[in-house]
Amino acid sequence: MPLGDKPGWEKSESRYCGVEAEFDDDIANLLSFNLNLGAFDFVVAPLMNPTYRPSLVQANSGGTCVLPFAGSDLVLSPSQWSSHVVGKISHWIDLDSEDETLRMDSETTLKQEIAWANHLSLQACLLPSPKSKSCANYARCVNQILQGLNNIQLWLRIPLTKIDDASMDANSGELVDSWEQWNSFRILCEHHSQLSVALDVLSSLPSVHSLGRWFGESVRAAIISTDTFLTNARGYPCLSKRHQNLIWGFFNHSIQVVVSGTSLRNTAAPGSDLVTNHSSDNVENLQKHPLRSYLDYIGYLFQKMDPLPQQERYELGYRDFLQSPLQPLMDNLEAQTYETFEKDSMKYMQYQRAVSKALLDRVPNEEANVTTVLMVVGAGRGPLVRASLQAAEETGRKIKVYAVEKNPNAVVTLHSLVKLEGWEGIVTIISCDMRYWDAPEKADILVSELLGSFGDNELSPECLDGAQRFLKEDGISIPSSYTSFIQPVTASKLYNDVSSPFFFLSHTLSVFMFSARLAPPQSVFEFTHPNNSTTKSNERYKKLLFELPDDTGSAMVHGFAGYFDAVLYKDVHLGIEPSTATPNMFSWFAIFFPLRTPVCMKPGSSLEVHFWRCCGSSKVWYEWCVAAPTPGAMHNTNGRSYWVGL
Ligand SMILES: C[S@@+](CC[C@H](N)C(=O)[O-])C[C@H]1O[C@@H](n2cnc3c(N)ncnc32)[C@H](O)[C@@H]1O
Repeated sequence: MPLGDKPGWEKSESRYCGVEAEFDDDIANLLSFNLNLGAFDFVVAPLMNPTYRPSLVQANSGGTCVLPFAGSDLVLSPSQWSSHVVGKISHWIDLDSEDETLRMDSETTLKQEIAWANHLSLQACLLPSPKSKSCANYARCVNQILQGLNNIQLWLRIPLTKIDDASMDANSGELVDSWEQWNSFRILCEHHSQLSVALDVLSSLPSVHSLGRWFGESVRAAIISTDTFLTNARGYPCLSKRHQNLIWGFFNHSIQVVVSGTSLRNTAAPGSDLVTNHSSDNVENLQKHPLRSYLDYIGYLFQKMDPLPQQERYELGYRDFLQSPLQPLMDNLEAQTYETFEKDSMKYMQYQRAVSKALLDRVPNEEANVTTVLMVVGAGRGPLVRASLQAAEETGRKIKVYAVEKNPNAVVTLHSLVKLEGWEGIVTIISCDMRYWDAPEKADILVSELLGSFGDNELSPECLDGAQRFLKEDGISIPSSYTSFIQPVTASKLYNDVSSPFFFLSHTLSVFMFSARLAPPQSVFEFTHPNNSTTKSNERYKKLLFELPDDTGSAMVHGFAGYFDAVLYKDVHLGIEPSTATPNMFSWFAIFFPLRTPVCMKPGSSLEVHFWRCCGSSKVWYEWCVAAPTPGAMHNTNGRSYWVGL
């Protein structure tokens, strides 16, 4: 039973909770016990007897025949196997052991078990953690298996250890950051999309920054040991605040929770903690599964999560989709796109506030009957015209509006709006590209919204430079400036899913559900309007240095998330840069600048990044590269993958 359908949560957003079980040769009973009595959604269970060793079987049989190593596939229905069982690969396997027999047995067993899981159409198998820092043979073997696998996912079990007291490698005696172990393994497996992580959550947690790295990784499950739980005043299991936040993070990232271990408390029904064996005789004596109170607590945490705010509910439909960025200058936007913009009331409220302030500054009370010429350039279907008229009404100022729009289809709507809203005599519609319009008079205020996720990437600078001819010398531009920002991110799930990073280059990443932000954003390019600089060049170049917080450990950078912040007028701003983002605004998602080859950053190293804004006669584009810690290729040379047409 899913953890609960809550008002505010989409049905697809329900979360599932599994339980880790020991080997039982009666898997039908094991499943019924955990699903029916325990109310868990799935079981992570060994598929083979843990005492099985291929070498022993061969020795005992004279090396001629291989005895059955697992039960029959008929004991469960195909849908039970695929929906309710995750295969747990024998924990004893050690493919990098010095002991050759163990190593060979391990390889045979791993291949047999996964072939069996494949035969059963299981959705996933849990691979045991690598036994030592060096795991090349294990990875080689898994990589071989991955090449011939159907749809099954392989979850590599990785302990969520602190770096400072990270597990000591048994062979080398070195400290192992478990993220590095995962990183080596997935690199050896060529970032295969069917290889992901199952995190073992322990009672002590790494730092927030170190934990944050995992949210950019392809983590499918979080295994929470009963040892991790505390006991509340009433004797029930509960988790520390940090663990609670972590579980909410997992829920938010669609990571399934698995409870593991034995009941450590006297919280179940009388007699239940004596239960180590769940044969049907005992079932009758029990009212509760020994881990039921742990599941109830996980369900309670799910229920306690705040319902999604309206903005996030809207964003759900766009999570981790890659979309081509708009080309509003070169192309004509469609009605549906305008409609989406127009629902974003927060954006227009900010514009209305900015226009009100500008009108009050420009026209003192004693001159309130003087008419201000306001031009909305790139008027679309009119929302900024409406916001400007409302600002005039609110401030008691008189305005005359020109609505300039180059999309002939949107102009049709503008004309009908004039009639519908009674704007005749106040609003003049101009069907023209602002760069070429011969205006009959100059504007006091120029209002525009030509901003992309990265601020200038929809060519606002080029359009407004063209429109500046008809702005009075002392005229006001709303926005008055905008700045782009980038920050390095781990986005491994997306990187894996969209196997070609070249695909990234021409696409915007919607919502960053599966990314981890590794360092605070830094500003890249700024544009100011009116543009009074003497050079008037819109080309830009910026070198940036990012440092990872000390307690992060190593991390993989897959690219850069890009944002903008715009000053509309004085203190009224609009933007998506996370630390100052305008709340409840959904017109823009972050843009993603990928790296063809991800860069691994070691603790203490810094990331040197170079960004260029390049302008040609018919297009504008960005180029970028990483120069340190290791120099990488130049991206998007001459705008070959992503450019915006003038
Ligand atoms: C991002 S939309 C904003 C539309 C509307 N102002 C709103 O907020 O919903 C930008 C609009 O500017 C128009 N546009 C872009 N460049 C233009 C140009 N050079 N001249 C006139 N209109 C332009 C586009 O056709 C589009 O309708």
